[in-house]
Amino acid sequence: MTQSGAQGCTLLLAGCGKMGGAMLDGWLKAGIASSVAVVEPSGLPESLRGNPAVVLVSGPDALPAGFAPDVVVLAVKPQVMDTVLPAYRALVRPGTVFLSVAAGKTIASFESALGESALGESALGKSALGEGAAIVRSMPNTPAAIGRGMTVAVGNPVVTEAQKALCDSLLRAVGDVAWVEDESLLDPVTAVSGSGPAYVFLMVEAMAKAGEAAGLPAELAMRLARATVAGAGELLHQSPTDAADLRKAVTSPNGTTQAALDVLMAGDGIQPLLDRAVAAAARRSRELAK
Ligand SMILES: NC(=O)C1=CN([C@@H]2O[C@H](COP(=O)(O)OP(=O)(O)OC[C@H]3O[C@@H](n4cnc5c(N)ncnc54)[C@H](OP(=O)(O)O)[C@@H]3O)[C@@H](O)[C@H]2O)C=CC1
Ligand SMILES: O=C(O)[C@@H]1CCC=N1
Repeated sequence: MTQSGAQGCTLLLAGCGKMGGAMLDGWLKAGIASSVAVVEPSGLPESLRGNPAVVLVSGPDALPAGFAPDVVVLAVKPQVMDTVLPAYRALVRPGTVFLSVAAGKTIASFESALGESALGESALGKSALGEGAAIVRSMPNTPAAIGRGMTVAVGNPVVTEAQKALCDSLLRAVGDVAWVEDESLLDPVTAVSGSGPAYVFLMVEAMAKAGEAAGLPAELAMRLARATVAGAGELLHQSPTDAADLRKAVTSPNGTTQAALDVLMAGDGIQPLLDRAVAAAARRSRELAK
């Protein structure tokens, strides 16, 4: 690995499904990793076959000779993580950081499965002595596939500044990144940005159905709903104006938007529904820890 960020780093990806595959797509597009080994029972996705930077391996014990990953990305389902991890213990060494994207799985559970650190204080010292695994728990989202992800991350004390910078460069290559100190925030983070794209896609489905009910042909209704959410998202992305003001800019006094918002915002509006949805997702994230 070069000293500046992730350019040229070696990666081992465990689980190349929807999230692992999306991030790897993003990393390859960004040219961020020079060499990637993938453990994926279903094989490499079509898009990665024949890519000279990517090799499919049957497990962490079958890496190409001399392949020592800078980063092991753990992107299997939370439900199988505990059975998958023991095979990765052999990769715990000072030069390797484990980057989990799994919902709910706590740093403590990774420390326990990969080998707990004996010392409690100096992160740099522990890593240098090779005691304990360097672990970053993160929660990305699938827009990472197009470089527009949002990831929140937290590291354990074994993670060195260089490893944090490496993970930051990887995550930043596929979108925005926020680091937090308090790991418990990862549950509500998962509920807002990890799962959030699904809420927006549901909104598109519902808008399209409502358009159909109002008389539009199905194909046109979906095209309008999709383009509207994508365009509004891009406007949010590019404009410094906050969401409430962007909404007000669409809303002419006594116009059509006002008529619709009077329905959507009647009483407490959609807020209680979203409160309940986000709380349910955060609760599920905490359950997945067990
Ligand atoms: N999807 C999303 O939007 C997000 C997901 N995540 C997290 O990402 C992780 C993966 O989720 P997602 O991508 O949706 O799920 P997927 O099922 O799409 O991906 C998981 C992949 O892991 C594979 N797998 C199973 N066992 C192993 C193993 N022993 N070694 C290596 N790979 C294995 C699965 O293969 P097979 O199907 O053959 O079993 C599957 O392809 C989860 O922990 C989830 O919480 C985080 C943020 C967002
Ligand atoms: O639904 C899930 O559990 C995963 C985590 C966040 C998004 N997808």
